Amino acid sequence: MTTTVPAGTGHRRALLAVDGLTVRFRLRDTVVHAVSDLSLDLHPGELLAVVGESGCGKSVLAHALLGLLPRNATVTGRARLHPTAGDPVDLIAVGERHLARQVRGRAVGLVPQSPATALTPVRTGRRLLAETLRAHGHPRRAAAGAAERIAADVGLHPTDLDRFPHELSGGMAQRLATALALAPDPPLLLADEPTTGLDRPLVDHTLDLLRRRCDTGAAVLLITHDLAAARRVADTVAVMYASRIVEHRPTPDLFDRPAHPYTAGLLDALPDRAFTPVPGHPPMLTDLPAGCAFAPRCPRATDACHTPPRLVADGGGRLACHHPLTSKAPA
Ligand SMILES: Nc1ncnc2c1ncn2[C@@H]1O[C@H](COP(=O)(O)OP(=O)(O)OP(=O)(O)O)[C@@H](O)[C@H]1O
Repeated sequence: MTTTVPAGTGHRRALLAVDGLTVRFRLRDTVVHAVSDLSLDLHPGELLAVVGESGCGKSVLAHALLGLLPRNATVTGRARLHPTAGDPVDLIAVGERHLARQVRGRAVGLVPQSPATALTPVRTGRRLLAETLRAHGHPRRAAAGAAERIAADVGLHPTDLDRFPHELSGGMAQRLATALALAPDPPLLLADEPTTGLDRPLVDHTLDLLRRRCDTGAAVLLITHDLAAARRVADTVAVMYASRIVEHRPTPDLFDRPAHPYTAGLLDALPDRAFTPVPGHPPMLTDLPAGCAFAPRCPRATDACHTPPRLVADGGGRLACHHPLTSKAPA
């Protein structure tokens, strides 16, 4: 199945085509439904923001694409990566050896959510960056200069590179992790909350850096809680709720005319809008309702919502809702 391409992203072949991705974690006496039947296409030059409340499955999505989930995870579905040269590869089926040699870092970069734990503790930032660059073909001499340039790009001072990860503040570690992911110049970057711990100017600086990657042909999947960040740089926004995408459309449409009541709720929570949180709490992913998972919190829910809504084409995007805000209020 090919997902609808939200208008504004062009109709070129997708760099990444995710189809029916499902992730379950087996625990001793229960199962966590972390990602459910998730489909999306990401095109060269596109910045897709994935937003949603904490625990809805955003990071698990990124980790599933890179084969980084623990052994209690079961992953099904497909995620085809179409490199510019060579045959497409299904990231879910391809196996650890290929992921380690050809994909992670090289074809798909990851800015991890917790850089402090992801950075090798016994090497300085300079050494980490130089090693990464050399592993991706930079000659030793050129690597030193390139490391300083990339560090400057993310807002690190050259002297910051001489520190070990434990000597860096959270924000500095975040920037170093971003620099390490950008260094091999991957055509696809998964950035999981890349602005955590940064002050506003550095947030904007990092977002603009990601945007520029897309403007030169890369694709970025930006995982963020920060809707203002998504609005600033994303071409399209996918809203996740309780393991599923519930709405996905071009950024201006999503912010100006949200169709899913949950999207509208997230927007109403913004300080420059109603500043009212979405009432209630998301369901446990171990105990999802049979129908629409948002129904218990939704002002428009009716009996129809006992049936799970399918994610279908809607305007220039995709929507999973029986009673969208763009239709008449249910009786
Ligand atoms: N190894 C694991 N075993 C069991 N459950 C897990 C595991 N890893 C993640 N989960 C669960 O999967 C769900 C999705 O987690 P995920 O980290 O993707 O959320 P998220 O949307 O990225 O949240 P946040 O924004 O807080 O990072 C959560 O309920 C989480 O507890």
